[in-house]
Amino acid sequence: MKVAVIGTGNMGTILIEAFILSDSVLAKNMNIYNRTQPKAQAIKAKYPNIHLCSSEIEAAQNSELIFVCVKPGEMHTVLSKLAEHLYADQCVVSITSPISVAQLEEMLPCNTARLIPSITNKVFSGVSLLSFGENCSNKWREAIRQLASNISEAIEIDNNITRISSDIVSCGPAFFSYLAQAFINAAVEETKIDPNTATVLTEKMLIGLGDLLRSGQYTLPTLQEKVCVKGGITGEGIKVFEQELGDVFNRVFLATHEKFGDEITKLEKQFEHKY
Ligand SMILES: NC(=O)c1ccc[n+]([C@@H]2O[C@H](COP(=O)([O-])OP(=O)(O)OC[C@H]3O[C@@H](n4cnc5c(N)ncnc54)[C@H](OP(=O)(O)O)[C@@H]3O)[C@@H](O)[C@H]2O)c1
Repeated sequence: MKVAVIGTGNMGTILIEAFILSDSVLAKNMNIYNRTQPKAQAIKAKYPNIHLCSSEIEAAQNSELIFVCVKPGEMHTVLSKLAEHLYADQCVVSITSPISVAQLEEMLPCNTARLIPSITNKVFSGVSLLSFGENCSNKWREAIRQLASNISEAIEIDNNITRISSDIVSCGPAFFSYLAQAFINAAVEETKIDPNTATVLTEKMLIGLGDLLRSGQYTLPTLQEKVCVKGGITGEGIKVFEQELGDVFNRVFLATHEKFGDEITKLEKQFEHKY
């Protein structure tokens, strides 16, 4: 199967490399295009067999499966250019959350899907969120599920939980890295530990936590219960969280959803369908 990636920024590059390194797609079967060429040329330098295309249309016309990995505001322009060159058996996959599969379907004469990736897919881990257009064939649903499963845990979601699911799987790594950094900064401020040691210990603790969860021996609640011995030191720390954390995460999700709502309103002016 020939696969196109249009837009080789952060996420386009992660998908290209994850597909090649997981042996899901051979480099020689990939057609890539980026608006400004240096980013795509750098990928070609790393994977010489990859085909560097000179337009979105060339990439799409030479592929069966086409990933469009541009920012939401650029999606309508790219899809409009592609629409008249696509045929019914092809499949276009968008990776952006504020455009629904119904909106993709309204514009394109082919199969459509959405795959929202996460930076964790770079190491074939974490989740990718799937949604399929109503008219997407079973053949394409299966192929995309398989491809997504090669680089992640592929989970299908309803459109009405798109933002919160993306907050958790795609923004989550940034949110938890931010919290971990605040944890490290406080350790350095309040004790004699130096920043480097605090960082190394924290990173190794997070890797261990991930491995424990991966092993299936613990869930988040059972793990807390195990470490948090009654009357012990961890419990004193947890008490501070209980008193101080308040509704901070509620406000985080309200903020992301407000921004998402603004983006949807802006994008709905370009598409005929509502989100
Ligand atoms: N970042 C994340 O963690 C994440 C997670 C899940 C989903 N997403 C979604 O992924 C999408 C891309 O995000 P990103 O972080 O990868 O952004 P990015 O790094 O800015 O990449 C977007 C790329 O699209 C290229 N582009 C723009 N218009 C184009 C066109 N007409 N034809 C070909 N290429 C074009 C840009 O090229 P130039 O070099 O010319 O600017 C840029 O390289 C967004 O829609 C975002 O919602 C991101």
